[in-house]
Amino acid sequence: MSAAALESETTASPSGMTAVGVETVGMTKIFGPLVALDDVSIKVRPGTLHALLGENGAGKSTLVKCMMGFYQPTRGQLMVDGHEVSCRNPRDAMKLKLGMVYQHFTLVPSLTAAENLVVSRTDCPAVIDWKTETARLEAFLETMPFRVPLKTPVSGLSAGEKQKLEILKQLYLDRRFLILDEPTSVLTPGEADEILGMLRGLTDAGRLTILMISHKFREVTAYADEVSVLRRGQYVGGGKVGELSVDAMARMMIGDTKIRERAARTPFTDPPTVLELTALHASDDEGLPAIAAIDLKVKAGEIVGIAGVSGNGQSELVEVLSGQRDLDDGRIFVRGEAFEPKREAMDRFKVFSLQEEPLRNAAVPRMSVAENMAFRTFDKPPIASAGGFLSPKPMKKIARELIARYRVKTPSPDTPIENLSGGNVQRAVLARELSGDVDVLVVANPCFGLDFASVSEIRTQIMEQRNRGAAVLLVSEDLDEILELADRVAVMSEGRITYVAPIGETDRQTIGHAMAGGHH
Ligand SMILES: Nc1ncnc2c1ncn2[C@@H]1O[C@H](COP(=O)(O)OP(=O)(O)OP(=O)(O)O)[C@@H](O)[C@H]1O
Repeated sequence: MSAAALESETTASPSGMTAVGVETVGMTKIFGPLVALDDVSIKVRPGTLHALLGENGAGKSTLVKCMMGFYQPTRGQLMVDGHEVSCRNPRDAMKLKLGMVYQHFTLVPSLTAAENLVVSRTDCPAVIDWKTETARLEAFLETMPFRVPLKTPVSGLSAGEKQKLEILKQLYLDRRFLILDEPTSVLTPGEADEILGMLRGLTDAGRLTILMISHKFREVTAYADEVSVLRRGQYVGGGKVGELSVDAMARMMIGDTKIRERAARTPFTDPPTVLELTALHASDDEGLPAIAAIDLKVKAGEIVGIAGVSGNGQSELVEVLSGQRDLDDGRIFVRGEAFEPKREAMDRFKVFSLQEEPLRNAAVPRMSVAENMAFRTFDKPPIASAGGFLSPKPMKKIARELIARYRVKTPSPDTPIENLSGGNVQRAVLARELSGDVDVLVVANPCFGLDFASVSEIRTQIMEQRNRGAAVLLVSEDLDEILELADRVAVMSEGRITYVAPIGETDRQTIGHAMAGGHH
């Protein structure tokens, strides 16, 4: 059936149920030698919240991209409300009332919420009559279970408000089936519960169907009706959430892969200070103060967790320490010696850092996995040959070892790193940064977007570096991660460190209070 014919049929649904049901039948996608999706059939019933689970690289994004017309499946069909449809591009998906909310926000920061909604319409007039449009928007919001401030520029909204606006936008565009890619990854636990509760309200009311990619079992068990699990491109099981234990879902995801025991924390007596930050000041991209008067010491064998609501100077601090942002004032010392974060000094002082969004910030997308893994070492033997050229054989040998040790899923070391799934890019870059002899390790949200087995593996690796005596600065928006790994916590608020405490002498409420600006 054509998208247009089905469009009129779904709008005319007489039952009051406006949600759309979607099914994939034998969906298969082959990239060169790799079968990324192998004969996957899943059924998302109208008016349900359906979770899609799977390890990094299992094929979740490939499946939803095939459903949304971003990819043409090699084989297989898409069914909408029981009819076979052809969805050749995102525009077809739109006509079928299928929409998608991405992990990273797609709103225009300088426009207000209202402007973002209106300009997102395909029938947006060239000259906008704001009076009429605002009245229409208000009427639309009346029918919604939640609101966002319409007149504030999006840059001034919190992460939770932005996520709500992304969802509102889809509903405003009359989407009846929404794919959400890890919708709560940038939200606080409170915001996550609020948004999932509200989505569940919309599905229960029959207004919307949701397919949600998630790595969080807690959210799946609390909010999803049904679940489908993918492993290595295949459908391996699923069913009603109420009839499946977390253990059963985890086993479906990883098969018989063994998860390593978490490393225990080695105690140190009177360790020396390794990293010292004194009165650091730096500005953001607009030249406004981003971090101010940061004083902090990190000892050998210590993990200091930097907690805070995102946007309080954490990313600028990591950029400063990685040599990607200039200091306006202040000094950094490593083992008592002045340290300037340039490549040569980072090598000499054994300082390693991992920023967020590694594909953008820490990798060259078109270069191979092996080349990307060799970045830190390409000018040293055995990779550098006598003539100064990269020597492919040792480079690939080292890459193969790292790929095996860090379980990076890639068809080969020669695959461009941009073809890997998000979680596997993260692992490849971490493998590079963690494989050296590390004195100082700076990591920002290292487990963002990783499946539970990888989270466990990466946290173990970070703990092992600490136990070997590295000073670790762990910037994380995930308070559970900080509570699990850190020896001390420091809270950043408005560019300053406003609260510091040993982890055993504080708790979630106190840290949360400081994150909200309670300690000065
Ligand atoms: N454009 C592409 N070209 C080649 N291979 C690709 C491409 N896109 C994805 N793949 C491969 O397909 C497989 C499935 O990747 P996909 O992104 O669907 O996984 P995922 O389950 O969404 O993982 P994650 O949780 O890490 O996002 C991976 O092995 C990936 O490397």
